[in-house]
Amino acid sequence: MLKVDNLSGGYGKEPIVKNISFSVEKGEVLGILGPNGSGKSTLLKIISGILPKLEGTVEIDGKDSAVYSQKQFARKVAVLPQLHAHAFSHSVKDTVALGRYPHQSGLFSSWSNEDERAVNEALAYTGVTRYSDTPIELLSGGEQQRVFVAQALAQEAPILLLDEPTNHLDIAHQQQLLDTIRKQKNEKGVTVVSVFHDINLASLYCDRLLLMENGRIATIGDPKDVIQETTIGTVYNARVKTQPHPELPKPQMTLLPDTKEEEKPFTVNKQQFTVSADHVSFKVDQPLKTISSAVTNPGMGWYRAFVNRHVDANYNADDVKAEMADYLGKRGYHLTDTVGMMTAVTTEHAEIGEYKGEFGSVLIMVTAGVGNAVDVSESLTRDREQRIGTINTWVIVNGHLPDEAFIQAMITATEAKTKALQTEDIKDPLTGTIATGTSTDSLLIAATQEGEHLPYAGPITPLGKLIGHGVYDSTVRAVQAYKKAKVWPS
Ligand SMILES: Nc1ncnc2c1ncn2[C@@H]1O[C@H](COP(=O)(O)OP(=O)(O)OP(=O)(O)O)[C@@H](O)[C@H]1O
Repeated sequence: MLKVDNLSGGYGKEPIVKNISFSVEKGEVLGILGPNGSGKSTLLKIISGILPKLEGTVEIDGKDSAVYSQKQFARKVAVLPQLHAHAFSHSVKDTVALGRYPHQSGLFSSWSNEDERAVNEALAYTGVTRYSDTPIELLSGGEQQRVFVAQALAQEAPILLLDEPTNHLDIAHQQQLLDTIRKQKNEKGVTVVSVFHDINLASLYCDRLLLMENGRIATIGDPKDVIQETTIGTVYNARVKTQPHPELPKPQMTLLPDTKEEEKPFTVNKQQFTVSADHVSFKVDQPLKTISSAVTNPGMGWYRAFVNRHVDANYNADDVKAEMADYLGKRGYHLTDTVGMMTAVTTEHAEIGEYKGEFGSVLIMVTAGVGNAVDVSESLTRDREQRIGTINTWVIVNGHLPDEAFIQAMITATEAKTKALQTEDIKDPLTGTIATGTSTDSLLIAATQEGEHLPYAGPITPLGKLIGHGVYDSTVRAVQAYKKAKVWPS
C-alpha cells in the first residue's frame, strides 16, 4: 500500500532523515516514535510531498508518488499536519468540508450528497457535530485538533498520515479518536501511519512501531519487540521499565524517576503489629510493595496498612468487598492504603513472629482456622460448601525483592503451611487424608523494597529459608492455639 525505499531528505542540502526503508500493508496501523528532533515530522512531510526528497522513493499503491497529480495524491493520502495554520476564519463544518476538495471536479464544482455524508460522518466520528457552525478560532486547542482530524477523515483517502493526532486531547478524547482511527482500519481497511509522543498509546493502538533516532530507523516491529527497556532507555536517554497492560497483550512503559525523595532508610518490626479481639493490624509510615489474595485491595500494589479482621463464622454479606470497605473506613483506615482480609478465628490467637537472618529479617503473622481443612489432591472427588475457616498468612520482608521473588515467596510460604498441617495431623474431614490447606486461605507477601537486594525466595535461599522456617513455625503454633481453643480431640 505504502512503500518507502531508501528515503533521505529534509529542509536543506543536509538530509535530516536518512536511508529510511519500510512498507505498510493495507489496513495496517504503523506508529512512528522517537525523541524530539529525531525526524518523525520531517519523514511524514517527505512522504506526503510537503518537503522534497533528496534520495529514495515513496510508492503508493505500487506507483511512484511523483506520478500522481496533487489532487490524485490527495484522493489516496490524507494528511494531518502537526501544526495547523488557519489564516481564514471558517466555521467548523466549512473547515471539515475543505477535506472534500480532491473529490470536487470541473470548474464549477458542485457539492454532492456524497460530500455532505462524508463531512457529517467525520464530524460525528470526532464528536464535533455540535460545533458545526462555530468559527474554528473560538474552539479550544483540543476541539480544534478534533476538527482537523475530521477534515482528514472527510477526505476518505485509503491512507492516513497523522502527526500527533492526540495532541492537546484529554484522555477520553484520546481514546475516542484512536478508537475511531482503529475503526477506519477495521471497517474500511484504511492504512494509517501516525507519529506518537505517547509510547503507551502507540503500543495500544498500533500494529507495528517504527522507532527513530537521529533521522534513522533505530528499530521497527511488533510493539512488544520495540518497547523494550534497553531500546527505549537508550534511544530516549531515560530510565524506564516495561510492564504488561492489565487487559491486552501490549507492553506499557513507565518512567523511573532519577530523583528519589530524600527519605531515611527504614525497616519494619514486630512492634508495628496490633492485636485486638476485633482484628490484627500492621501499620507503617512508608508503603510496602505487596502481593496478596485479600478481600480489600488484592493483587499487587503499595500499601501502608494490613488488616486481618475477625468475623462471625456465620458472616454473610451480599457485597463482601463493600461491607469490608465500610468496616475499614469506620475504623479510620484509608482504603487506598489498606489490604484487608477476614477470618473466623479469634484474632487474639494470631501468631506473630520475627525471624532474623544475615540479610535482615522477616515478620510472619498467621491465623489458622482448620475446621474446613481440605486435601487439595482429593478436592475434585468431593462437593464442598464454601465456609469461613481459613488460614491467613502474612510474610513481611525487610529487603528489596524483584517480582519473581514475590512469587517464589508465595510458593515457599504455601509449602511451609502445608508441612505445618502435616505435622499437626490436620485431616480433611471428608476424606480422612492429611489436609494441605483450607478452602479459603489467603496469603500476603510484602517487602520494604529497602536495604539488601534479595533476588530469590526459594527454599534454599537466605530469604526462603527464613520464610519456610517462619511460616512453618508460626502456622504450627497458630494451629495449636486453634486446637486448644476448640478443645480439639486428641
Ligand atoms: N523548518 C525547518 N527548517 C530547518 N530545520 C528544521 C525545520 N523543522 C525542523 N527542523 C529540524 O529537523 C530536525 C527534525 O525535526 P522534526 O520536526 O522532524 O523532529 P520530530 O522527531 O518530529 O520532533 P518532535 O518530537 O519535537 O516533534 C530537528 O533537528 C529540527 O531542528
